[in-house]
Amino acid sequence: MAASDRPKEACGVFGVRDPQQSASHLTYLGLFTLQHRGQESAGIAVSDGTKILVDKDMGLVANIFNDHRLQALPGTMAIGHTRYATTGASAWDGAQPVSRGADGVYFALGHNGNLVNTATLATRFPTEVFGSDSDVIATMLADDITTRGHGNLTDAVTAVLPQLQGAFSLVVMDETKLIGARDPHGFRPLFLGRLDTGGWVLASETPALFVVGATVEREITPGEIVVIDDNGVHSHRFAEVQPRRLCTFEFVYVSRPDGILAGTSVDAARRRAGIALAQQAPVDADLVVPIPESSISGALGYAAESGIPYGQALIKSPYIGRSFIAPTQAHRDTALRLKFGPIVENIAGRRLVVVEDSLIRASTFRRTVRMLRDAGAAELHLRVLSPPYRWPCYYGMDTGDRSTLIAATKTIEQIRADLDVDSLVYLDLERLVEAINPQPAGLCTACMTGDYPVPIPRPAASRQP
Ligand SMILES: O=P(O)(O)OC[C@H]1O[C@H](OP(=O)(O)OP(=O)(O)O)[C@H](O)[C@@H]1O
Ligand SMILES: NC(=O)CC[C@H](N)C(=O)O
Ligand code: SF4
Repeated sequence: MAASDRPKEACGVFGVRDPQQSASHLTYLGLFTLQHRGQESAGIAVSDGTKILVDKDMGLVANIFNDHRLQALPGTMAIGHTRYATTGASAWDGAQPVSRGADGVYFALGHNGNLVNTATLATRFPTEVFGSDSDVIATMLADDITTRGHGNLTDAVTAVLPQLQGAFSLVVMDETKLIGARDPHGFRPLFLGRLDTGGWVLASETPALFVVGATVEREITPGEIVVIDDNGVHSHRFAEVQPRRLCTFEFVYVSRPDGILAGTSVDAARRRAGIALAQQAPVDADLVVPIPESSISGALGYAAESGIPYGQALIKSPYIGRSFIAPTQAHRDTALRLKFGPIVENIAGRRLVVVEDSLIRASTFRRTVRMLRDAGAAELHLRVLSPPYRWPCYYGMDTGDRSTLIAATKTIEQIRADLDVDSLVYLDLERLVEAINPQPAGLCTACMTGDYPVPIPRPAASRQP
C-alpha cells in the first residue's frame, strides 16, 4: 500500500535520565515500543554530562540501530523520536531529534504534534531553511538563548512555548537536564515514569514506560513544563490550562491498545465503542470480523454485545507494520496480498459484520472488500468505530487534504455504494465520546465536526513550514 494512501500516525517521543543505565539502550527499547507512531525516520540524542551526540536516520528503529551503534552513544541521559512528517518532507533533514548550539548551550529536541502558526513563526528567520515545524521551535529556542543572553535552556523553553499555537508534546535536553512539555490543550499524550534506580522517563505512551521497567508517575499536564535534573523533577507552567482537547483518534487508532490514556485503558475504550456500535447498528449476520489490527478490540466488543460469534477473515502479516511503500498499482495489489491473507473458510457463503476503526480515504477498505468478495462473502455489513472523518487534522495526524477524505465529499449512502457493501453505519460521536470517557474530560473532535479548538490560519493548510 502506498504510504500516501493511509493516515499517518503522530510521532513518538521518549526521554530518559537514569544515572545507572545506558540511556541510548533504554531509548532504543522505548522507541521500538513507539514504532507504530512513526515509521519514516527515528533518532536518539544522548548526553554523557558534558556533550550531546545525535544519531538519526530514515527507516525503522530496529533497522537503524544495533548494539554497535548504541555503544557509540554513551551517556546516562537521552531523548528519542519516531517520525511521521506532518510538515516539511519525509527526509533526513526532517528526522528528529533536531539539535542546535547557541551561546555555549547545546540542546536536542523531539516533537510530537503539529503547529498551526509555523509559517508566521518562520518569517522571523528569513534566511533559514526549515525541515519541519519542530525545526522552527529549535531555532526559536536557540534565538532566545542568544538574544536574551541568559544561557539557560529552561528559560528559553518557558519563553518560547507560549508563542507556539497548535499541538506539541516535547522532549528537550541539554548536557545536564531533561525537559518535557505539553501544549495547553494536551492534544498529544506525554507521560512521566519513575525507575526504581532513581531515574525518570518521559514517553508518548505507557507501554514505552513499562518496557524499560518504569512505573507511571503521571501524565504531564497541558501547559506544564517538567525539568528533570540531579535534584529530581521540577514542575512549572508556561500557560494556563485550556479546555482539554486530547486527540480522539489516539483512542480510535493511534495509540497501542495495551496502554492507559487519560485514565482509561485504550483496549477497554475500543471495546466499549464496539458495544455501543452493536447497540446503535445491530444486524443479522453469521460472524463479526475486524480489519486488523486497530479494530480488533472494537470487533470483540461488537461480537460480545450482539451475540454474533467473533472470527477472523483477514490475517495481517506481523512483518508489514503500518506502512508499506509501493510505487505502482500492481505493486499495491501485491502489497495488499502481502498485508492481508484471507481465511476463505470463514468468508465463503457467510454474512459478515466487518468492523473497521476508521475510514479516512477508505483506501484500505476499498481493497479489502474486493478480497472478501473474491473469497465468496454472502453479505458485507461495514460498521465503523468512529464518526465520518470529514475535516483534515492540523494537530499531528497527517490525513491529507479535504478532497481526499471520503466522507467530506460523499453521503453515507454514496460511500456504501462506492465501497460495495450491503450496509454501512458509523458510530455516533456522542456514543464514541461516552465510550472513551477520558478523565479529566475533554477531547478534540475537529476532524469529525469541523470545530477546531485552535483556529487554523490559512498557511497551516500547506505542508511547507
Ligand atoms: O481509510 P484509510 O485511509 O485506508 O485509513 C484507515 C485505515 O488505516 C488504518 O489501518 P493501518 O493498516 O494503518 O493500521 P492498523 O493495522 O493499526 O489498523 C486504519 O486502521 C484503517 O484500517
Ligand atoms: N507526526 C508528528 O508528530 C510530526 C512532528 C513534526 N510536526 C514533524 O513533522 O516532524
Ligand atoms: S483533528 Fe482529529 S485526528 Fe486531529 S487531533 Fe483532533 S481528533 Fe485527533
